Amino acid sequence: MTWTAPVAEGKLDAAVRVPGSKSITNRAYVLAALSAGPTLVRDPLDSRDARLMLGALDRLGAASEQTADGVRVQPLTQGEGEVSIALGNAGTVARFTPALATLGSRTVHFDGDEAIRRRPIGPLLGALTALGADIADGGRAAPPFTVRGHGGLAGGAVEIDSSASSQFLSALLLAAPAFTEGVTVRLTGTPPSEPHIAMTLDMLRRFGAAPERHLDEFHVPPATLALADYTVEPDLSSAAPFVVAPLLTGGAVRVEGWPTETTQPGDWLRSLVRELGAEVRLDAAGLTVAGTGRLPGVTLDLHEVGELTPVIAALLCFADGPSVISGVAHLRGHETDRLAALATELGALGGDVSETADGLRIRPAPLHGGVFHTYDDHRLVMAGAVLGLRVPGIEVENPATVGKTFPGFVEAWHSMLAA
Ligand SMILES: O=C(O)C1=C[C@@H](OP(=O)(O)O)[C@@H](O)[C@H](O)C1
Ligand SMILES: C=C(OP(=O)(O)O)C(=O)O
Repeated sequence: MTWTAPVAEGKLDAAVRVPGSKSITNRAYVLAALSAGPTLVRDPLDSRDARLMLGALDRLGAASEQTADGVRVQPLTQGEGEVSIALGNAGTVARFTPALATLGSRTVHFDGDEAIRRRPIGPLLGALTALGADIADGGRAAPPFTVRGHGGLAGGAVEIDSSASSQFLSALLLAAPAFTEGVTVRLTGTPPSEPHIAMTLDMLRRFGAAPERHLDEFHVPPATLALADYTVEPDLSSAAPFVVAPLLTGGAVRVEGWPTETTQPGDWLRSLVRELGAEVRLDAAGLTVAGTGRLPGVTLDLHEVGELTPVIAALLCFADGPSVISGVAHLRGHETDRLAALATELGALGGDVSETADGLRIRPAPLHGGVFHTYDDHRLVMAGAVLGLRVPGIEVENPATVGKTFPGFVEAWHSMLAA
């Protein structure tokens, strides 16, 4: 099944809403399950990754129910016997839930899509093992693996190389308050996605933990977590294609509910589009971006905001000068090898895009229609939509895979163009 990405017939003038943040929703669910009492998570994302997280927590004894206002999550239980957790291709589920399995008394098998079996997890399993976890196949570089819970974990001091994914570090920090001695983590490599680490620390504090950071060392003392009510922000990374759209079409798009303060990496889009010549206004109505339809080439280090790369790479195919994206070697271990996928797919449509050791080089070249393969990667669907604004006949393969984080994306995209 393919979707013909619609061409913009004129300047845009639209207001859009995007669903809740995947990263915040899945952290809120984890912290809720670690809390002493139930937590109501308001405005959560409802998508494949969020459902996989609720499914995983359910296997670990943390029941949840949909209410009129959101999702209420109960605390984890000890349990016993064997359970299996389905990871799909969700990095947050694969990295955040193994530490939770050490707290109960179940044997927990973890496995998921073919793609997650290629995504790195070795340093995290190694660190958990060093902290006392019993992990069969603990030396494995990727799922599947099995955690045997023995009713809790001592915790303590550990080193980790989190350069392949910031989620390894976030996983240790999120579970740390539940370990008898808490955790002291020292980093031996520089993690990407620094805003996601700040998000982890911020949300731990909101749930009552007291994490501390000194450069590359983190300390989280044991704590009893509790938060009755938590409201999730809109997903600013899912907003990316809408934010950049007016730069290609002219006119303006407003993303409603854009937070004035946030740890989300997508907030950086405000300074990016301003640098690219757009007018940007953030007020109570949301974030409004007005573009001219013209775009300069640019040199960008996306190490801190790697998940925005597919949409930004699609955008820069229309720049009137060359662009370089660097700092994102770790994208080879994302949903797919995103650097290879982007170079191949943009190239197949006429783009002049080549891979570098840690990013992409993009030179101006006229694009033409054709099939845009998406490799089961939600953000490639979003990238294909951006290309379609200017290029007739972009056939986006398997658009439903966008449901990993944004099930209503195609409808929202058509509404933006119809407004
Ligand atoms: O902690 C999180 O919620 C995330 C961290 C980042 O992972 P990496 O550091 O592996 O890129 C990001 O790309 C991913 O989409 C979500
Ligand atoms: C890298 C991503 O997802 P995950 O949470 O599966 O790591 C992403 O959403 O771009």
